[in-house]
Amino acid sequence: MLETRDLTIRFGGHVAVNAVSCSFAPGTLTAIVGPNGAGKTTYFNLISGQLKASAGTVSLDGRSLTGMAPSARTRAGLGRAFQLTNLFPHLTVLENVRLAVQATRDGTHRRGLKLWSIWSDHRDLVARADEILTQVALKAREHDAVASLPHGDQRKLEVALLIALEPKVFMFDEPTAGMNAAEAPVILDLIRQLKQDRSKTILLVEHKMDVVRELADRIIVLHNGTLVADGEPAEVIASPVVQEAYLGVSTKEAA
Ligand SMILES: Nc1ncnc2c1ncn2[C@@H]1O[C@H](COP(=O)(O)OP(=O)(O)OP(=O)(O)O)[C@@H](O)[C@H]1O
Repeated sequence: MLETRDLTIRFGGHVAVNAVSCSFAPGTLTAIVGPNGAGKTTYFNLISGQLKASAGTVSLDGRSLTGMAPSARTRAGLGRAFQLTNLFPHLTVLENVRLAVQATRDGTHRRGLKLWSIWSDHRDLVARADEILTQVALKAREHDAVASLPHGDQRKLEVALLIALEPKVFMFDEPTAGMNAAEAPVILDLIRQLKQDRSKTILLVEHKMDVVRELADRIIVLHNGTLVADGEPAEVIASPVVQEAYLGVSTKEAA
């Protein structure tokens, strides 16, 4: 269970996230919605550790993550899909995914300097990387340099890297932003697949209400940094606070 308690951040006099307390259970996809500037990305940044909270706590399975660096939170099981800034752009797609698989297994699978075990580890890593590339429909691109990938394939690779890390929690911030009509369904399919694994917790920041309606088991609404609604999608979407605070500003997307 991922939990935030009174999570708060102030920028100068502005409270961007205001005492948000919420729990996210395994087997649940929660969509976080709200108008532009509501604090959704900032809330994500506080959970993943990109921003330091002014007050409040974050914990995963009872273990406090508050104060931990983002990398330590990743090791603890928080996985966030990021733009490809932390990739090796001149290595191939396969090599990048293999390195992510290796990073996850290092420490648990280290078996000393035995040539056979190094070789068989390498074979296992490549096999797992291969499996993930098939899952995200990137197998055809495995030998391409990451820097040469079109935008949609880069976003798929982000998901591939996330899967390689085997997190307990998957965090997606507008995963289909900037994608064309052919690319977006691939990412949404991947999220649907991840949902099948009932041990995973999925958080999704998403503006497109049709996507939210289809994927979310639960919706929470942020408005001016405050949690203003939380519940079943149909109920939350129909609530006056959402109609007014959110759908009112993006009726086109909600239609
Ligand atoms: N580093 C920062 N310094 C100062 N203010 C910030 C910073 N990051 C975010 N903010 C402010 O915090 C508020 C919340 O921003 P945030 O990006 O989290 O909103 P959002 O709900 O994700 O919006 P959008 O839907 O447009 O992505 C905004 O008023 C924003 O200007």
